[in-house]
Amino acid sequence: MLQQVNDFINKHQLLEKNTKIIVGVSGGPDSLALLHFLWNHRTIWNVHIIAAHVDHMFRGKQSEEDMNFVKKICEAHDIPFEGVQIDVSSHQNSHGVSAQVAARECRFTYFKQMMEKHQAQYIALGHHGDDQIETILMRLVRGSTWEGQAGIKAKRAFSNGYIIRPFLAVTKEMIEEYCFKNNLQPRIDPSNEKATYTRNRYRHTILPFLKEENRNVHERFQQFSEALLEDEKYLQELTVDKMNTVIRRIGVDEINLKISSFMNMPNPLQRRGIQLILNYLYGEIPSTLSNIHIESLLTLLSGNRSSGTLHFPNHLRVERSYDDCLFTFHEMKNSSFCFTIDGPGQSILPGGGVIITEVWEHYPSDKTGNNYFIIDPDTLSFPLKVRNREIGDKMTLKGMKGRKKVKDIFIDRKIPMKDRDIWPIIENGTGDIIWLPGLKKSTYEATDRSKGRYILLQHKGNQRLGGKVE
Ligand SMILES: Nc1ncnc2c1ncn2[C@@H]1O[C@H](COP(=O)(O)OP(=O)(O)OP(=O)(O)O)[C@@H](O)[C@H]1O
Repeated sequence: MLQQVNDFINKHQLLEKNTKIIVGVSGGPDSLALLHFLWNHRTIWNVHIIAAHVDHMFRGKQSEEDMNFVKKICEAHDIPFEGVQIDVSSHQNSHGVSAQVAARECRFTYFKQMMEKHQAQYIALGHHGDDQIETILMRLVRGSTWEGQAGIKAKRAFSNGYIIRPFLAVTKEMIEEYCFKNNLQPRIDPSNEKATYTRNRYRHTILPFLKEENRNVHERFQQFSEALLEDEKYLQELTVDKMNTVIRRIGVDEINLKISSFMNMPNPLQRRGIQLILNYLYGEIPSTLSNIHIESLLTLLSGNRSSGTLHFPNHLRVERSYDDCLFTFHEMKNSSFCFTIDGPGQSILPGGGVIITEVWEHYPSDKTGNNYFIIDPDTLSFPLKVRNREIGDKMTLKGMKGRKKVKDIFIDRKIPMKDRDIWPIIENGTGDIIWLPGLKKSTYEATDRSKGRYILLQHKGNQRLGGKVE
């Protein structure tokens, strides 16, 4: 294993001599082995190693013990240690993301802080070849960008340096053997054992099959990933050249696109071109940006309508006017909005969320919670109005007597001011508020479950697919 990792580090120029590396150590086998490996090579490469651990506070005492475990190992070997406890659950609640995404976001913020604090060039993570296989397969199945389908990158820019993953060259089995040989006794995260997460389903069903076909299948996937990234890099270069002829940058937060010239570009470059604009404007693409946004944008650009506006996450607006398409973060003079839902389909919301409208032939009994609203078409019909708040808005809440002020609901749920102005409010034809997506339902939701037809509204706000992301 040592040879494979060394070769991989050299081939990808993962490390430079005389640098500092923060190692993300969870206390599990992969990162503990990585810490051990890098620590033992520190004099050869002349690098400084600092171990960093994040206690996500998911498992109370147990996760605190993980932190103490890593700390003790570091103390025993004189390895500089940094640790932090972060209340990930409250980050999850305030950002409306899955627990895993919240944990990752908190972890990466901390890694960034540590890199800045120590002026480190690298953060090393313990992802390995099996993680790579799972990631690529999951992204193929779920759908992802071309670059996303290349899986986990061995080296990518991050903060003031790079994220590096030297263990992509080896398998989990090799790491376990390494731990055993070096008498490392990692802590095992019980959630890794549950086959409930998508990744674990791949791990337990598909991986054994692939490994039986080819025990070095991880090398094939790694090669595939590298080839794809190489092709992608070339296509990206072509895209940049072409895009420079069809866009005009107006400051750092606005870009204008000449639609007819853009539509003359080959399809593979068009998609990448859109991605390029979004990367440029966002810096980091928000997790709430989905394929639906990209598809809607392509429809706006290729359609016959000479004007139209789309609202993307984090207040990015896309406005078509004849042959020009403006991407801008500048505030609209009047930030109010109002549009209708006339039937099944998807409506993009200001702020980047989506309302999906579907017709069901039976009562969708598993669609519970405030992100769903079920309509009995006999009592409530299209069009529905989607608008932002107005002074004095009130609604009759499901299961409660009297009417409640929308303003008080926002306050109770600690919705930030900036979000209140763009929070969607769904109204029926007679001007009653029927639903505050993600927050509250009114008494207008269908109660009779015996009908043969229902309309289901689904709100996808700041949500994102779960599963391990690197
Ligand atoms: N709580 C944490 N603190 C510091 N680094 C972490 C933490 N969790 C994960 N990492 C880093 O991210 C890598 C990937 O995380 P993930 O949870 O996917 O790991 P894993 O496959 O369970 O690995 P490990 O065996 O190291 O726990 C880890 O190998 C480690 O380098």
